[in-house]
Formats: sequence, structure tokens, C-alpha cells
Amino acid sequence: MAEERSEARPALEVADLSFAYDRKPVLEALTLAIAEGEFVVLLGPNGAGKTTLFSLITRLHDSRHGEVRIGGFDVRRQAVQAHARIGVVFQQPTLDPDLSVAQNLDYHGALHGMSRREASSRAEAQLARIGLAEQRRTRVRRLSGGQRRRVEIARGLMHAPRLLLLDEPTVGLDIASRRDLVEHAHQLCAEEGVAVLWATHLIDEVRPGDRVLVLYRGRLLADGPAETLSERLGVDTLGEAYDRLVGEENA
Ligand SMILES: Nc1ncnc2c1ncn2[C@@H]1O[C@H](COP(=O)(O)OP(=O)(O)OP(=O)(O)O)[C@@H](O)[C@H]1O
Repeated sequence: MAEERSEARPALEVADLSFAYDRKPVLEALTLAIAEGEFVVLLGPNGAGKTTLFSLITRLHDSRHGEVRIGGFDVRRQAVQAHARIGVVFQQPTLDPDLSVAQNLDYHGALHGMSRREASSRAEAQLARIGLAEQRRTRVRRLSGGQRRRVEIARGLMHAPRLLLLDEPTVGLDIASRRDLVEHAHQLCAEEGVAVLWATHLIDEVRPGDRVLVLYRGRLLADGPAETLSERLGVDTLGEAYDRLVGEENA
């Protein structure tokens, strides 16, 4: 059965995926796979196509050129099963600032068909994990930027997805909060086995050992551990490797 089959499949599979806005190509023949529990950085400058890729994975946009599967489920033909396995933290904050932390999470649970009791017990567990259990009745507008981002991640995990997409989640955060959030996402992978795809244009968010996908002008220029990329290109740092890759593209 399809449900059983999904467990053995990668959390995300993208095959030969292309997309254009009004005939302007934005993604070109992307192919990649992410295993359960893997943390992967999608690194690329503004306009590289990161948000567009997320939009295709979540089906905000549709493409007939290529295929996207979540846990083995095709996002076009098996949309319900695929969507149940994706959590998303969008670039722009989407919590309701006038609702409490718990209300925001409960609402998300209801949208995913959870009973009130189930949603509230999931919310409690998520808030305990991010150290915000005591703020459950606090209105979101009273939280710091870093706390809000953590609540967004907690909300994205309410329905226990196997893949979490984070689109530039540290925008607007100070250095310490950014570092905390990166650490938090790594913990999720290690402790809960969630696959994380972390989109950013900030090289300093890549940690040693992270797998990095370099996306530039809609094409994947590299895919591998940060160290391997710099070694392969004969340079000392990921920053230099990135400049070299993008420079060659522009030459
Ligand atoms: N709705 C749209 N209509 C037309 N072009 C678009 C649209 N959205 C994005 N683009 C273009 O597609 C390209 C990729 O944009 P995208 O937002 O996916 O990049 P990104 O890597 O997420 O960058 P950013 O970090 O700035 O969001 C850019 O050239 C952008 O101008």
C-alpha cells in the first residue's frame, strides 16, 4: 500500500523540476533528494529561486515539468498524503499577533483535522520543547522576534510532518537569536528525525558538516558537505567556494 511504502522513501525527492514565470525561466531541471532526519541548507542569493522551489513543493505554484514527492507521495497526484507530511515556515511571519501562542497552534491543528484535545496536547509538547510553555497564553505580539520564529516552527510541526521547509527564517533576528534558531533546527533533525530544508543567503548559517545545495539563477551549482565543496574547488572556506561557483557562472 502507498501508506506503507512511504516510510522507506526519502523525505523529499525533486526530479527534473523546471518552472517559469511568464516564460521567464526561474528553475531549471532541479534534481535532489533529502533523507529523513537530514539537515540541508539551500544557499543562494536573492532571486536564486529558493522561494519558488518552496512554492512548487507546497503547490502554491504548479509545474508540469518534473516531479516532487514527499515521503514517496507525488504532490500533484497524491496531494493530501504529501501535504500531511510537510511543515512550512514562510519568509514572512504568518502568526496572528492578536491571538495567544496556544490559539495560533490550536488553529493550525484544527486546519489539519485534529480534535481539540489532540491539538492541545501536541501544542503543549511543542511549547515545552521550545521552552515557551509558560507563554502559552501570551499574545504573540508580546513575544520577541526569536520567540515568534520558534512558535512558527512549533506550529509547522504540529501535524508531525516528516519534512520542514524554512524560507529565510532568521530574517530580522539578531546574531544570538539566529544562532539559537540554527541550533534548534539541527536538534529537530537529530531528535525527531524530521528532514529540514533551510533556505538562506547567509553563508554564516552553514555549520561544519551541513550538506549545502548552492542554487544560483535557478540552477543547482553544487550539492555536498560544506568542507567538500571548498576542497573540491581548492579554496579554504565555503565563502570562497561560493564566490568561485557564482563567479564561474557569471564569466
Ligand atoms: N510572482 C512572480 N512573478 C514573476 N517573477 C517572479 C515572481 N516571483 C519571483 N519571481 C522572480 O523569480 C526569480 C526567483 O525568485 P525567488 O523569490 O524564488 O528567489 P529567492 O531565491 O527566494 O530570493 P529572495 O531571497 O529574494 O526571496 C527572481 O528573478 C524573481 O524576480
